[in-house]
Amino acid sequence: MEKIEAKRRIVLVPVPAQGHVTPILQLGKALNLKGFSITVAQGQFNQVSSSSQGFSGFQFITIPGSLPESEFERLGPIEFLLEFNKKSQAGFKDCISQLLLQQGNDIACIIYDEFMYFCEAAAKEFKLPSVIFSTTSAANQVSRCVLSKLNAGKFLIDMEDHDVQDKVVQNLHPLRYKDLPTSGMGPLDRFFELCREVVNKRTASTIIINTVSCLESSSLLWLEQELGFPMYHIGPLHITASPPCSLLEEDRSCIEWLNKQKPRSVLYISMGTVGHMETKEVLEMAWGLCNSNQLFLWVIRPGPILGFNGIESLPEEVSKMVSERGYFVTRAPQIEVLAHPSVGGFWSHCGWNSTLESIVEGVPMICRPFQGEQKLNAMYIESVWKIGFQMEGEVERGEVERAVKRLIVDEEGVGMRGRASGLKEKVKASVRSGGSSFYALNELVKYLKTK
Ligand SMILES: O=c1ccn([C@@H]2O[C@H](COP(=O)(O)OP(=O)(O)O[C@H]3O[C@H](CO)[C@@H](O)[C@H](O)[C@H]3O)[C@@H](O)[C@H]2O)c(=O)[nH]1
Repeated sequence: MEKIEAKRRIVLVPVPAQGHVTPILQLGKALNLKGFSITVAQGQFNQVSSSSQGFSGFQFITIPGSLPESEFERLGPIEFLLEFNKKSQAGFKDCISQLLLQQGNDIACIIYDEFMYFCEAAAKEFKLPSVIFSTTSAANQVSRCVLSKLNAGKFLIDMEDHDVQDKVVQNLHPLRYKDLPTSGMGPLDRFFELCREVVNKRTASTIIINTVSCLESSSLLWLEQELGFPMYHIGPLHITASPPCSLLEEDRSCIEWLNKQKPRSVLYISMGTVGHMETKEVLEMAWGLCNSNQLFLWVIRPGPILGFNGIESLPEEVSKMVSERGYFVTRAPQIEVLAHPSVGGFWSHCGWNSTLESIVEGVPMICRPFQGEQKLNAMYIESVWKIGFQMEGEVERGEVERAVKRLIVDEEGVGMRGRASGLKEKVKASVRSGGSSFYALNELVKYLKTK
């Protein structure tokens, strides 16, 4: 462990959602291993506590006045985030003022998730350095910069023209207008407003991003030119520092099931932690999977968000048929599953964490994005890295059967797996001594020590 004279404290502020909490805590762990003390200021739900394995030395505090989970369900993600920022500002200032008293003013920096921009008011008031942390790809940052300059009404009209949809955004090859992550985000004017808030860096001095330069060098270059300062691309954080921080209990029985299967014979299916699927789609998937005759491990989260109440609500004939070839869990230890030799492919919604986790294990993908930047990630998987393909349109059993065979059985899948293995080696090299992410993390530590 690298020593610094006094353990200076870093305050981390995550978005209260698994896909955001996981990487910011991994960042916390990486900085803790470099000698910093960590305080995590959280909203009222999806909280991690110091009793969680791997975080015993961390301090966890709750931001008073932030919105409860029921408001997420009521408002939807965009309005929730806009409102969360308004409601949390005063409570966060109180937290920081108390921390400064407790810590004898020894706070090196506030590092906040890019969506938690309310933190800037406290940083400014108490003259503390602040740094933004991005849990998504550099290509998504680029897209947001583009969207923040557009007018929502005009964009909608322009996008009715197919030529505009297919047009490459100026100087931003391969990004086309239709790749800009706008789908499933609710009314566009409100989403564009959120983009403008997120793109506005206020007094933050730099950005840390959970990506790797070998995956997205041109987007990173473009961003650094646009922002006028270098960024710290230190990903994938789950290999740099990977404490378990699942907000839900994982079902490890699936590993025993995987142990009994042949190498690369199983398709792992998981739609992340916020995806939305209708019962009809789940049924078509189930039929298609059975007809493909391939094995699968399927994460099905029960609950109203899915609009589907778990495997018990499948008709008996279907559930009997799928249980012969498949294994179901409500939560898998995903990183371990992807690393398992029996796993031959990943059917994913293409959240950025899942995308990185799959690349690191060299697992090719069937992409079924739901919303926002997942579509952009899927475009990179299919067209830039060529390690998977998208399943577009309605989910239909014939299409599902073809897609599964294409990935697990056909020569085309073998090619994708080969390219995924190549990418895996490059990405893993980036976090080893001499690699780009290894270097960036050390530079970040040096930078934070000067604060
Ligand atoms: O059974 C499961 C299911 C998920 N996970 C983990 O949960 C995380 C899921 O993250 P991600 O793949 O990014 O999906 P979301 O939770 O949907 O992520 C949200 O946050 C991401 C990062 O900002 C965005 O890229 C997504 O679009 C957004 O939906 C990953 O680390 C998975 O390993 C498990 O461990 N077990």
